[in-house]
Amino acid sequence: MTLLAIDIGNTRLKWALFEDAQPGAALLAHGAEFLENIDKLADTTWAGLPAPTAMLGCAVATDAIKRRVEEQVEELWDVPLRWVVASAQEAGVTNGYDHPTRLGADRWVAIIGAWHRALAQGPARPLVVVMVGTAVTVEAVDASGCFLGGLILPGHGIMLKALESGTAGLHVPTGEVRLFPTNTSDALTSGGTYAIAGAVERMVQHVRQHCGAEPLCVMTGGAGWKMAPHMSVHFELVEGLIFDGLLEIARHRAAQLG
Ligand SMILES: Nc1ncnc2c1ncn2[C@@H]1O[C@H](COP(=O)(O)OP(=O)(O)O)[C@@H](O)[C@H]1O
Ligand SMILES: CC(C)(COP(=O)(O)O)[C@@H](O)C(=O)NCCC(=O)O
Ligand SMILES: [K+]
Repeated sequence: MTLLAIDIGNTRLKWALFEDAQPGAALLAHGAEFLENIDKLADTTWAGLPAPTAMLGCAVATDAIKRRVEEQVEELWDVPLRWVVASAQEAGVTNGYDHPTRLGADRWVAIIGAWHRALAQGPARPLVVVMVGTAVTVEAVDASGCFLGGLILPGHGIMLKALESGTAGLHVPTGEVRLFPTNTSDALTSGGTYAIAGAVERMVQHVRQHCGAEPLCVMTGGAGWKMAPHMSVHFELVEGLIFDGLLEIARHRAAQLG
């Protein structure tokens, strides 16, 4: 059985077709589209795919965007597209959010993916899960698989836009990340990058103190590669963490059904 996994963020839709609905399944095809281009999927990239057996997604964009994706898949295949919503507990992870269902589905899925990735490496340990997309999220998970809470901060693009719109003198091209920036472009680019790196460093500190153990830090998201050279903590960069999480959820749900 094949699984089409879909991740709709605030900037891009990412999708991946797997040979099986199991972690570690072979990747048959994958792609990413900016949200303004998603209406073409049924006529272009997706038109060439074999009909998937199942579809599982997570979405944090507007309901209108979600609906447009549903229309695309309905046009091509007679298979229900199920959306993951954060819950109190799933696939071995418990959700410490005040209102568990209000946690972004992408954050929940990434946490589940990271938790199982860590378990596959050895004994359970605390985690810090970093997602660098439109926004940046930095999640804390303890060694029992309980999501303790997380930070949300603006991503690179939103930070720059906010500074541009709130000031008179910050309309400049993108710069380089520098330890001691000596022009406006570099100052802005470095400020954003170190704001994110600093937030991760603090969360690692919080988790280390709270859990009394060194957390594994896992980073993902479209702009993860931009952050990688500038991090102050040790981390693993995992491109498909959301897809890993969706595969874990698919496996656990299938097991529950018996
Ligand atoms: N080739 C690329 N295409 C799209 N976004 C990219 C690319 N390289 C880096 N980015 C950055 O990644 C961010 C989008 O990441 P993504 O994980 O798709 O976000 P989201 O899940 O919020 O839609 C953009 O804000 C941009 O800063
Ligand atoms: C924090 C987010 C905006 C991140 O979105 P992204 O950068 O992945 O597009 C998204 O997970 C979201 O809308 N969350 C709901 C609020 C919450 O998690 O508390
Ligand atoms: K995302």
